Amino acid sequence: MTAARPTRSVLYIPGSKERALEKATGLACDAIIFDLEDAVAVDEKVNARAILIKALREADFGARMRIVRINGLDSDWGREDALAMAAALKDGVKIDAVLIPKVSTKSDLDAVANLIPAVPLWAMMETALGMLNAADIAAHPRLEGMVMGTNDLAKELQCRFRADRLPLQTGLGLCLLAAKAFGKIIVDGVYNAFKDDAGLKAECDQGRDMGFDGKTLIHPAQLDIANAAFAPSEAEIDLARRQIAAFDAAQAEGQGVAVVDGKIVENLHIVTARQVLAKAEAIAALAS
Ligand SMILES: CC(C)(COP(=O)(O)OP(=O)(O)OC[C@H]1O[C@@H](n2cnc3c(N)ncnc32)[C@H](O)[C@@H]1OP(=O)(O)O)[C@@H](O)C(=O)NCCC(=O)NCCSC(=O)C[C@H](O)C(=O)O
Ligand SMILES: [Mg+2]
Repeated sequence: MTAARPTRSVLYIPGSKERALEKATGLACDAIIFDLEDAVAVDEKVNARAILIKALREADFGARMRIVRINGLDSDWGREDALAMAAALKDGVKIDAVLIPKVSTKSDLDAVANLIPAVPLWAMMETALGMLNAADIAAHPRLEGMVMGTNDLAKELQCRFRADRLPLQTGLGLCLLAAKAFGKIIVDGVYNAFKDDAGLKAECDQGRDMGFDGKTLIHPAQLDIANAAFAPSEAEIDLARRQIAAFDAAQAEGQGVAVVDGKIVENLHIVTARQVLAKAEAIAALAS
């Protein structure tokens, strides 16, 4: 639980889809990735950039984090996307982060950082080289968050899609370790079968169990499942409160260890318990 700001549900919206952009102002997502990359057809690329900047300038996206995914600088549109975001920011348009696709080395971040001053950068982690360089990427001073790109990663690995995501576990684990080591946000990849609620729930639960801060999503129907999976449950909140109370009582009696539900509670568990409560409070604040 790295993030003070909840990132349970991170919804991709194609920058070219005006209806979806409009709809997003009322959706229960913690963050939006406004996409100029793979969700936008080649013929729509330039148009999408203009539609998106207009929406970011005019629409009220509330507390939702606004993340813009630009095209790669090695494409025909990436440099113009980056310069357009820099100009929009200078003009007062609110953008919380710029997401760079297919980050393989820290120099991929430097190149965008040089074009767009003073906005946090996020990295799509979706190449084999990116997995191997995850620690270097996570350590970049402008980097705030990582997003797993499990479709591109699977394509590059030539692996099969499996419900347990076994072929992807090495990459997921390397990126998680890197993000946690450097205190960065990390959100899991998308679940493509957007009408399969049970499959999505299982994948969200796996991601939450592993330590991801949230999941990227492609359809509004996926929001509730991700929001529930990445929020502390009532049982977790109750346990955290009881652990803190029991530990405080133990300390008052000069003890360093308490026992709750037959399990020891030490100061390190109290750190986790406080994080659980802080996250629950941050989620409650979003809802109010
Ligand atoms: C998958 C979709 C193409 C389905 O679209 P559609 O057929 O329009 O769905 P619905 O008719 O069920 O839509 C119902 C209403 O919801 C709105 N809608 C749909 N999707 C979104 C969305 N993402 N955000 C906001 N609103 C959305 C529709 O406009 C309908 O509204 P209404 O008119 O009021 O009824 C579509 O969902 C879609 O395009 N999804 C996003 C796809 C995308 O962004 N892909 C790129 C990201 S995935 C990726 O690249 C990950 C990574 O890089 C990797 O490598 O893994
Ligand atoms: Mg991708």
